[in-house]
Amino acid sequence: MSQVLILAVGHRPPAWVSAACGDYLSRFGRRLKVELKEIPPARRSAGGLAAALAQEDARLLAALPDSAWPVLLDSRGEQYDSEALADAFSGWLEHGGPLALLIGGADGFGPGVRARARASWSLSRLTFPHMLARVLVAEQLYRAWSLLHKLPYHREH
Ligand SMILES: C[S@@+](CC[C@H](N)C(=O)[O-])C[C@H]1O[C@@H](n2cnc3c(N)ncnc32)[C@H](O)[C@@H]1O
Repeated sequence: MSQVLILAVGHRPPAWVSAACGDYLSRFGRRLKVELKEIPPARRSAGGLAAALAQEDARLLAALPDSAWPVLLDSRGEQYDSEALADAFSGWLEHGGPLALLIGGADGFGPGVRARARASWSLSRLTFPHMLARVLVAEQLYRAWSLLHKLPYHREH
C-alpha cells in the first residue's frame, strides 16, 4: 500500500481546519494511507529568521523518512490543472518510498529542506496562510485520487 505523509509546520489548527482535513483525508479509505503530521514552529527570537528557518528545516528533515519522495508546497513551484496534478501524483507515488508533501510555516522553508526536495507544487501564485494550505492540499489530493480511480467526487464537487 502506498503512503502519503503531509508534514505541516504549525500547531493548534483552528477547528474548521481540523474538520476539513479530517474529512478529506478519511475519504481515501484503506487504499492509500494519508497522514498529516504537525511540525512545531520555531520561535522567532534573537537568533533571527535564518536561525528559526534552520530549526524548522531540521525538524522537517527529522520527520522525513530516508526513503521519502519530498515535494515542497511553494507558491513559486510547478502549477498543475487537476488532470495534470493527478498524473503528477500518480508519478510521485511510483517512487516506492512514502510521498511526503511539505507545508512550510509563516516564512516558508530554509535551504536545507529546499535541497532535499524532489519537486515543488504551487497551488497558485497567491500566498495562502499555512493552515488554509493544509485544507487545499487535502482536497486537491483527494480530487486527484478520485480522478485516477474514477470515483464520483470530482464530478460532484
Ligand atoms: C504563509 S506561507 C509562507 C510564505 C513565505 N513568505 C514564502 O515565501 O514561502 C506558508 C506555507 O504555506 C504553503 N503555501 C502558501 N501558499 C501556497 C501556494 N500558493 N502554493 C503552494 N503552497 C503554498 C507553503 O508551503 C508555505 O511555505
